[in-house]
Amino acid sequence: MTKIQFNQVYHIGLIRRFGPDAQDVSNLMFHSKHVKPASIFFSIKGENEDGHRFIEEAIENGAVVIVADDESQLEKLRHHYPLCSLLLVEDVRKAMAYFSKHFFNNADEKLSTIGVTGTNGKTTVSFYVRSLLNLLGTPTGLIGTTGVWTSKGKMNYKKSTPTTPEAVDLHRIFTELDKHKDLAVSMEVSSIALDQKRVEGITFDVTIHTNFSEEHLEYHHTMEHYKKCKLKLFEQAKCAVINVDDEGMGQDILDSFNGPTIRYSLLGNSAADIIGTQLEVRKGGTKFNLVYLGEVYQAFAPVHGAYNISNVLAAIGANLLLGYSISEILAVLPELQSPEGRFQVIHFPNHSRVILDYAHTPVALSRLVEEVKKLTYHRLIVMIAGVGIRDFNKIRKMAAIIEGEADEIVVTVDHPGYHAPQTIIDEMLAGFGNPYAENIHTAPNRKEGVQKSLVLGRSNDIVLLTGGCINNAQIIQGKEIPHSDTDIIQEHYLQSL
Ligand SMILES: CC(=O)N[C@H]1[C@@H](OP(=O)(O)OP(=O)(O)OC[C@H]2O[C@@H](n3ccc(=O)[nH]c3=O)[C@H](O)[C@@H]2O)O[C@H](CO)[C@@H](O)[C@@H]1O[C@H](C)C(=O)N[C@@H](C)C(=O)N[C@H](CCC(=O)O)C(=O)O
Ligand SMILES: Nc1ncnc2c1ncn2[C@@H]1O[C@H](COP(=O)(O)OP(=O)(O)OP(=O)(O)O)[C@@H](O)[C@H]1O
Repeated sequence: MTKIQFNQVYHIGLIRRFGPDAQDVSNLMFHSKHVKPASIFFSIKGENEDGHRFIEEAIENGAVVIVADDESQLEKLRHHYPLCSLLLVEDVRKAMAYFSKHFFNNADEKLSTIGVTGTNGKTTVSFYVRSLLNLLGTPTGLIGTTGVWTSKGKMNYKKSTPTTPEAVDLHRIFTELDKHKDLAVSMEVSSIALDQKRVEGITFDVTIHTNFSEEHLEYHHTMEHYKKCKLKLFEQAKCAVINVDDEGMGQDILDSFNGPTIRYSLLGNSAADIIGTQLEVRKGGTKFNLVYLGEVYQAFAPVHGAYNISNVLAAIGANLLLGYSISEILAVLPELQSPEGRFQVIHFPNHSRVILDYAHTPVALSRLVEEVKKLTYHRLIVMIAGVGIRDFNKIRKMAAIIEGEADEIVVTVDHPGYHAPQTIIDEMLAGFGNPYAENIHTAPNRKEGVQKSLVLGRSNDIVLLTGGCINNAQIIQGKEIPHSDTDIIQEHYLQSL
């Protein structure tokens, strides 16, 4: 239990208070049904509900502090609940972020914080940063789409959102990392999290930009809003690592950011501080030359695909800004760890391979296929999945990108949400010039899509399975149904013996 004196919690935007000026608090909650005795309840106006409707339920469940932005609701409640502190604030989400920081004793400031944003590559870059820092002797955790990790391994933690958790969870995780004696955290910061002020109040030691292209229009509606949200990260950063090859957002950051920067490029951009050149595919990874401060260094990273070398440069940039030298970094680079499902290659005894890759935007799919085609194989089988819970706008584009690029194409569905799977498949088929081509197959769900793709594969073929799972599940009718591509692959392999 922590005594909270409200006038000592800064930046919460307090306009008016009814009831006691301090309370003993055990928990911070934003869902009325999860409220326990001595909680603070934040009443958020969401897309479907207004948290103010649940204030009484929260109080009945034990909330002693209500944080809200609707004065009339608090006026109605003040006489019924005189022992409860009712706080009227300018912005509930902002107040929630600052209350979380205060309640968890500014745990974010005990860690070096590295925030990664961009349309593609957040998971990969944040993993690379964590891996390099751990190899260099700074125990580092991670928060992102693949879960919460300490420097030692994955934590059993159910996050409140797919990628960047709500402020309450975020600061709780920082405390956990501090308890594990981690000294840094590498985290993905999504545009939605920035818009919803989940990271408000955190000053990132290093921020990293990967790239910017179309995504999340179901939420942002316009590209301008999407970009504006992403740019907010650089307003709360000490240093920035910027991809100067990215036409989407690179220049916007350069124009607005005043702190120290490291600029990286794969295209030999003369404005870059680190340049990757002469990439050569080698067994188990990529050899390349790294140009830094006019010197050329030979480098090897155990990753595939030019865009992953761009991601490696981003992670190197962050480690340089955190004080490591280029020679220290290049010495450990061959041991770099990659996240699962990002150009993850599984080899089979008949020399066929399955590649799992989370590509779920048109840009990611196009770059991925370009890189896979640099490998040696007999036939290429590609599975693409239309995502039901994101904007439909990109589904046809994914089909147009893959047409003519593979020997067999399997069209399936990821996370149908509340849509009928066939609607998503029809949407995808509409993106092909010839949807009736003999090499285009359909499967009503991801499980059958994976099975069909594997059956189509023969010796020396590559089966490329794109898209994938959030929290190891498929989201169907609002429920998370467990799903694992690797289990299906394992089963297929055992049956083929
Ligand atoms: C689309 C979106 O913005 N969703 C977020 C939003 O939910 P919502 O607007 O649907 O909430 P709502 O159902 O209208 O309810 C409003 C409020 O009433 C409360 N409530 C509701 C019912 C009740 O009985 N009692 C109660 O107190 C809810 O807890 C909520 O605080 O507000 C919630 C509370 O803050 C968030 O947890 C929720 O994130 C959900 C879990 C989510 O899936 N978000 C996704 C879109 C997301 O954030 N994704 C990004 C990017 C992922 C990527 O990398 O691509 C991420 O960072 O994860
Ligand atoms: N720098 C990059 N440029 C273009 N595509 C990339 C880049 N990095 C990764 N990708 C592609 O995007 C896919 C998703 O990568 P990753 O999971 O790292 O991105 P993300 O930004 O975390 O996405 P999400 O937040 O939706 O999980 C990869 O599997 C790969 O196909």
